[in-house]
Amino acid sequence: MKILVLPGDGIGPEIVAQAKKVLATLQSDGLKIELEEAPLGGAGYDAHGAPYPEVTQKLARAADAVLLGAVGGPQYDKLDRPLRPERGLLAIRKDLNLFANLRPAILYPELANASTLKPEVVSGLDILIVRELTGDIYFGQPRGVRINEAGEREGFNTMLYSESEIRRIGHVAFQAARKRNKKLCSVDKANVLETTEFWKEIMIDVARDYPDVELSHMYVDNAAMQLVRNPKQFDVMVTGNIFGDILSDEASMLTGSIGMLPSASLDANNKGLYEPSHGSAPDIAGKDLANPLATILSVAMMLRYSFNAEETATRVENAVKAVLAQGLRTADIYEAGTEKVSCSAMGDAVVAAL
Ligand SMILES: NC(=O)c1ccc[n+]([C@@H]2O[C@H](COP(=O)([O-])OP(=O)(O)OC[C@H]3O[C@@H](n4cnc5c(N)ncnc54)[C@H](O)[C@@H]3O)[C@@H](O)[C@H]2O)c1
Ligand SMILES: CC(C)[C@H](C(=O)O)[C@@H](O)C(=O)O
Ligand SMILES: [Mg+2]
Repeated sequence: MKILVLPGDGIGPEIVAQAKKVLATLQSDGLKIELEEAPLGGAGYDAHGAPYPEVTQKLARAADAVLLGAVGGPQYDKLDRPLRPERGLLAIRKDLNLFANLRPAILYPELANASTLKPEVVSGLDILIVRELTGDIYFGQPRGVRINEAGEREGFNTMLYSESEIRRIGHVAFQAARKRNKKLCSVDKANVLETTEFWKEIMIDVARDYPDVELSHMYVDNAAMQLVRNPKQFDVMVTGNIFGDILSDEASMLTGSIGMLPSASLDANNKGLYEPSHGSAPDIAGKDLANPLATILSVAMMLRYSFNAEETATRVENAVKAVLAQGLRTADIYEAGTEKVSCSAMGDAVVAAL
């Protein structure tokens, strides 16, 4: 199995280095993998003048799975839009047709006090956000800044979903719900936006193939509120690209830190890109402070979805649980009575627990 590693920018190389230690351990235990590395995002721009350089494209298309750190940073914010790191991330998602983004928000019992919610509201939390990743206002045309009829400048984007795009993410979500607790909540803004009213109509139609799954609908503003009021009412949530981006960051805080939230972005054949849900955290980059667990848990998702190696995936997840049980915490999840460790020490501890 060929894995393409894209460290990216900011804390990306630091957290990916810990995930690579985990992969090296699994490799020495017999997992057949080959690693290659390439630049994406700001690193792509610095090395080749493009956020998704051709050399990265070639390797990404040939790989069985991709592991990404994060992209972006303030030094790139003044570049023309097409050259910015975030465009590299959107480009690789689109290029590899990674339309299904799975973001599980799980509260490990040891982190009950790190959550922003009261322990009794979040204990046992295990929800899965299924975010559509290659459509919506992120990709809809037209977009840009123009002069309107009144001679004033205006910015505009287009929220767009085709029926087939909604259907295929609907099937992914229903199938995930079927494997879990058979409850799916589709999040929309059908009271205002035609695109999402259409989304709701198609979800209801897809539901006819899954009579065993209970489908509910919620407006996104209410869903944002319900996630912090009573998150355990949800099991699987399915939503579009922009709402899923926002709701998954919100859900991450229920688990203690965005540094705990992994993700898998899959195509129709489970080829995937695996990355933590967070960004390049420029405020802590280069200081060995970042939490590498979301990235390591993304490796577990890679083993599960792209390599069909369920046992090895569970082994990695158990190693993460073990270091938490030992009381080791990076700064973002630290609390009195636990031991504060660096990013690299956390990686070493996971390897030791493996
Ligand atoms: N998938 C990605 O590559 C991705 C995702 C989100 C944002 N970004 C980019 O990252 C840059 C910074 O964005 P932002 O500040 O809005 O979001 P961010 O997720 O990078 O950081 C938000 C906050 O969370 C903290 N944080 C994030 N990851 C952490 C970790 N692993 N351990 C400890 N703390 C962590 C940061 O220190 C910061 O305080 C921007 O350029 C943005 O476009 C990239
Ligand atoms: C960096 C950005 C393009 C990206 C997104 O909006 O999808 C990020 O926020 C994420 O959640 O992966
Ligand atoms: Mg995001």
